[in-house]
Amino acid sequence: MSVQTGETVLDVRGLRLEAMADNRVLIPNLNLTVRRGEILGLVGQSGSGKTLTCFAVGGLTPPGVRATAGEIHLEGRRIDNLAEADWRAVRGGRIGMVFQDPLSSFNPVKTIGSILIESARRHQNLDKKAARDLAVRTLKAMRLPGENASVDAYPHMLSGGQRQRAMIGLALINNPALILADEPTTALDPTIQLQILALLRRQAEKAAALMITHDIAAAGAVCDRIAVMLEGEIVEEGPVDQVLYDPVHAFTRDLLASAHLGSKR
Ligand SMILES: Nc1ncnc2c1ncn2[C@@H]1O[C@H](COP(=O)(O)OP(=O)(O)OP(=O)(O)O)[C@@H](O)[C@H]1O
Repeated sequence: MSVQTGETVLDVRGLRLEAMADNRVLIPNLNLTVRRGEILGLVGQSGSGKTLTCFAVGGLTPPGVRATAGEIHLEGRRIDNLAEADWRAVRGGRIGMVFQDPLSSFNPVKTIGSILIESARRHQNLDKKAARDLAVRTLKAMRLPGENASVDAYPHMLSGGQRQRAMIGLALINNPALILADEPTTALDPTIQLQILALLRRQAEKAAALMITHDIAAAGAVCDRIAVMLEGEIVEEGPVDQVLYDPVHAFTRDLLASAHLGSKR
């Protein structure tokens, strides 16, 4: 199904997640939408449920956690009840994922290019040559160095920022409808963080993005809307300016104060 500009790409309705061991409710009732061209920042303290939300959307709910209510729709199609085989077509295809630590996410014995090529071949049914050309073009767009944009480099040969750009390339190579980014800049130094956020911002014009961060300042720099999570619930949500400069929830004000971004009022 083709997506028009501004169309809802991700729609999470009434998602409830529980710990299986003790039936503890981790996420009671989560509702969120992300439209094409939009980045929604999910912010909150450690343990507030950001990563669980992101993993559930990506079909990677961890062992020991189960969804007991709700639905997740991607491009108008229900995805939370897909079989694992169908998930493999969605993940890496319609959903691209960027994690915090690209060194542990990339297989160290494979070149960056071979990882991208494998993904492009699987999801787009390309032959080797076409997939390699696409990998080089994608890595070039991510500004990876060298004539072939580091396609033959191993992960350890790149800097942290370059590896993260390569991972964004991997997330994007199949033109996903949705980018899930979980703390994509936390492991990087501040100047590199801005480059990576700018890159994500550019790419999000073609897709919708959900960016998880504990850093409300980073969310303010790159997102269109911010949702603030506290103990598994979204306690405040709105356009960036409203959340940063006119927050209604005391917890949001605390987050802003600890990031030295006190509201204007
Ligand atoms: N596999 C699991 N089994 C049981 N409980 C879990 C599991 N994974 C996470 N939890 C619990 O779910 C809650 C939310 O965790 P989550 O990792 O989503 O938080 P977070 O906001 O992403 O934090 P961080 O910023 O530290 O990653 C926590 O109370 C955590 O202990």
